[in-house]
Amino acid sequence: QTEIQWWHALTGANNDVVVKLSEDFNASQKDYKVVPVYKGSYPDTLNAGIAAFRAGQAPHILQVFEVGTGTMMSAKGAIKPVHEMMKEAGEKFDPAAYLPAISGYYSTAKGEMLSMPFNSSSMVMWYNKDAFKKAGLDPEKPPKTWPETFEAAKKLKAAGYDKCGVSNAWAPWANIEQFGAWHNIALSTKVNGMAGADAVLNFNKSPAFLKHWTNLVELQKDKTYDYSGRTNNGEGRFTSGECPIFLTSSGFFGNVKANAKFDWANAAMPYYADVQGAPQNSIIGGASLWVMGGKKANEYKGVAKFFTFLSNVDRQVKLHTESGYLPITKAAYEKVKASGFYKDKPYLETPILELTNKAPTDNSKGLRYGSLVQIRDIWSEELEAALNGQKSPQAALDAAVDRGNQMLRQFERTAAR
Ligand SMILES: O=P(O)(O)OC[C@H](O)CO
Repeated sequence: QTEIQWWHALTGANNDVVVKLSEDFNASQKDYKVVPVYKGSYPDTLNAGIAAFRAGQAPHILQVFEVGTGTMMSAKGAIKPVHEMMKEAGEKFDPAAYLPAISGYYSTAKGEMLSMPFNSSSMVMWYNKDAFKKAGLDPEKPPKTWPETFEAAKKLKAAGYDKCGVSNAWAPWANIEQFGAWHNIALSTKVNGMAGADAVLNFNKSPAFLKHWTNLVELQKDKTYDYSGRTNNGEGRFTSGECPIFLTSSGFFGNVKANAKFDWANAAMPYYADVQGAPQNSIIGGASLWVMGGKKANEYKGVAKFFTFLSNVDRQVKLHTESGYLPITKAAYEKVKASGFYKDKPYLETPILELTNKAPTDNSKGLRYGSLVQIRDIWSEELEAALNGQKSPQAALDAAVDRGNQMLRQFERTAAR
């Protein structure tokens, strides 16, 4: 039996899904054994994978969050392109079967899929319906715009939610990346990096960004908005009941279902109605599966068989309906829709409706920046400096862009070598 190592970053209910999928695959045949190993947060898992590759000990499959896509795509020898592996292994593989918002993110300009979509998400606004009732808000009419959201947060605060009216996980994902796409504002030149590594960040010039960051800074002062950190570590503030409005991944669903002791729902991300074209469409988050280079042919055959197993329609339907991650194939989405499932559980369709709200523009197709993991830390640092009152919102935006551009140029120089 050939062992296939799968390093991943999922915890709680989503970890259970990973373990179950591996067990089911292992029980379905005798030649290969998939061994899932939890390696910490998304950034930790990516770093562990890169370090292991350098030491000649990479796993076969590495789950990498969407933020690491630019870095992985440039790591030529370190990866085995998925389209190539599937072909060599003789596995049927049709890139057109996947939702375009997802396959496009992980494909080259020629349409070759480099990694395997797995747990794709988008960002949604989760809200506590019981808290809404307590604050005299209509739980069936969640706020649509940012001004409405801040008004609701003020009422929630007055009703006793005084530590946090509204918050979000993944600070840069919420307040830069999704914010740009949802408002049809470019983060940089070169189609947000998808049309070239020489992209130059420029979102500090956007009045909408300045308005949003200024609002967050103002509202942080009395905790109408309260910052919850750079990753998803702060998500527990929603399930505990502390923050009644919380923007984070649709893949938070399993956790909410298991842990929230109140009535809840979600809605689309808020927007500023005076920004032309808003809301545009959201972009994907979550992660894909990268196959590492330098493995034996029979090991790749096992990985290819496992990927075929994962793409199965019913398995995709299950993954989607249990985790809140997207159904990655068109067939799986159609099947869930036709079953009437979303009538009872509209919150699972929210991220798909956001992604497909309008045809993507150059500002809302996705992002592809090298070193984006490090750039996200810079962006978070600058937002934190503004929220702490150390910098004005404009100075923080300027520094986020300048320091981000330095990282991009550095990445470009190393990638060219
Ligand atoms: O919580 P996830 O897995 O949907 O990931 C959210 C963000 O995309 C991470 O970059």
